[in-house]
Amino acid sequence: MGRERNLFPELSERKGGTMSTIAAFYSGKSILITGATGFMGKVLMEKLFRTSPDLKVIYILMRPKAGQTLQQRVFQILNSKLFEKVKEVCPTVHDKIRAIYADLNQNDFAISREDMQELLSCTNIIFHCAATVRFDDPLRHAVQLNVTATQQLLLMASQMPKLEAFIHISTAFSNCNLTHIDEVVYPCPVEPKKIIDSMEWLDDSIIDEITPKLIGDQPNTYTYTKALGEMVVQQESGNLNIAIVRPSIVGATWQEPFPGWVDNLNGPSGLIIAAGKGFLRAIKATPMAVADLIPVDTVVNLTLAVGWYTAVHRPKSTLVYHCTSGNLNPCNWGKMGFQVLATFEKIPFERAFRRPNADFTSNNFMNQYWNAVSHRAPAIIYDFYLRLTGRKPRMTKLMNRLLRTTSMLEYFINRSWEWSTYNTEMLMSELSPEDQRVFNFDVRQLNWLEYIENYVLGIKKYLLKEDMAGIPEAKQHLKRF
Ligand SMILES: CCCCCCCCCCCCCCCCCCCCCCCCCC(=O)SCCNC(=O)CCNC(=O)[C@H](O)C(C)(C)COP(=O)(O)OP(=O)(O)OC[C@H]1O[C@@H](n2cnc3c(N)ncnc32)[C@H](O)[C@@H]1OP(=O)(O)O
Ligand SMILES: NC(=O)C1=CN([C@@H]2O[C@H](COP(=O)(O)OP(=O)(O)OC[C@H]3O[C@@H](n4cnc5c(N)ncnc54)[C@H](OP(=O)(O)O)[C@@H]3O)[C@@H](O)[C@H]2O)C=CC1
Repeated sequence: MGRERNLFPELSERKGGTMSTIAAFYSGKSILITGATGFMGKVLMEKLFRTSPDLKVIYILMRPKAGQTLQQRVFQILNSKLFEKVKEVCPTVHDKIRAIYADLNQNDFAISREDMQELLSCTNIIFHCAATVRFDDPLRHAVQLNVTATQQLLLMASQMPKLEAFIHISTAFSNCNLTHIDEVVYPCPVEPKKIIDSMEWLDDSIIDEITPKLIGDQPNTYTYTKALGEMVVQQESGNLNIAIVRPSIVGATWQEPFPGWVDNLNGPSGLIIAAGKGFLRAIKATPMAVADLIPVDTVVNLTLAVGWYTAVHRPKSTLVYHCTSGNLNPCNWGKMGFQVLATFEKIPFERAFRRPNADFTSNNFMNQYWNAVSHRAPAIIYDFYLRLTGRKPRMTKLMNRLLRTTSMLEYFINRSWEWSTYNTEMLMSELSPEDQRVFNFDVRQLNWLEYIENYVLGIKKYLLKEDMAGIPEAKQHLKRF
């Protein structure tokens, strides 16, 4: 512990002699994170280590993946650019991560007896981030991860004598069938317990058949099961100190540890790539609808503040916190699309298929027209050219997949929602000025134009791994179209 140094005092603990109360709170704590290998989980771990380098341990429940062992996965995360600052601030970071084998799809998460014993006796705080975020997951799988696993984790939590807070990450869209959403858990028509039970004995074909009826006016199995997950949290909270954080569409980092970091294609990131590479040139979107994007570091700052507040102030009921941008600093899809295109002019992606363009239409007929003219026809022509030159055609297949993806996201880019943020604003007012700075989640300070530019740049650097030195050539390439 003695080796930890604070090389970034401006970012973490001290300024003008005042300590960050939140950073101090996590010192010496044993923290359990699910979903630590995911987009949000990594940023959460990074911030915890950077601001509270003398925390005791972070237990991460994880599974081997893509031929990598747990240790290899942890090694890869810690050696990524995201963790560069952490390794300076907390040189013992490797020793402070305890990767625990766990598969949240299994009974008792398949955790070994010894590991379970340690988790039960030592854990102080739980951040439950793991979920399936796919919109098209079969109901059985989505229920298993987003509902049953949450229930099992709560059961584990109830056996932890040292537990101070359980923070459940949900989504602002768990009630997207409503237009005005308050910071409360809304009841679902069918009890989560009944759904969990029925998944045990119904076979897959029947589940597929009844899925549309069960999800009702929810757009997909993801939002439906996240709503069920919240209900489970509320019903099974017992004597636990629980809070629910509901972020909207989580995007690249705004400021910390550096702007523009992103590592998956979810939300707008995949579409920005498709547009920048010239594949996606039109989309069914309502330009005036609010684009409720929220940077991942803002979500993490709020989550850590909620962890502290829940443990220290012990609110009597389960509080829900909306982590959204629309009511405090709105930006619409039209402005966002325009800024994304403006950034492509300055920082184009390499080897684009066509020149980036963006036709937003909320009209079904126009959308079909643009899909035929801007997407399917060029793909067919290109595949014809590939065939003529003795190569394997691939563009039509790629375009079909892309159009399937856009059709799944359409629901979210053609409507606006209003989320109340009383609890989030209350929490902000409870923070000391130092905490408001170190754990900033005041989205009013966000400059959208700057954020979107950094987002596009981040996609180019961290997702596409393109070199900035290639920009002149990429510009030349676009001029040819
Ligand atoms: C005027 C018009 C101009 C137009 C031009 C515009 C220009 C200007 C630019 C525009 C900027 C502004 C507009 C942006 C709008 C953003 C809307 C965001 C709404 C999000 C709302 C979120 C609300 C809820 C938030 C939450 O609470 S939760 C988090 C959100 N959850 C998700 O976002 C999961 C979604 N995804 C899936 O549900 C699955 O991905 C699935 C899609 C089923 C495919 O499924 P499948 O076909 O099976 O395939 P995959 O294996 O998944 O992928 C297969 C292949 O497609 C790739 N690919 C995966 N994804 C995406 C993706 N997105 N976009 C693109 N590609 C993707 C993957 O890399 C793989 O490529 P490959 O490896 O083959 O090369
Ligand atoms: N991204 C977004 O736009 C939004 C996300 N959210 C919520 O935030 C949370 C985090 O999302 P995000 O980080 O984006 O999601 P990711 O898909 O990036 O991460 C999901 C995490 O869950 C883990 N996980 C999935 N299945 C299992 C399993 N069977 N056993 C163990 N671990 C598993 C994954 O592990 P592995 O690496 O092994 O796959 C990964 O660490 C989720 O609860 C999501 O609902 C809410 C609003 C918006």
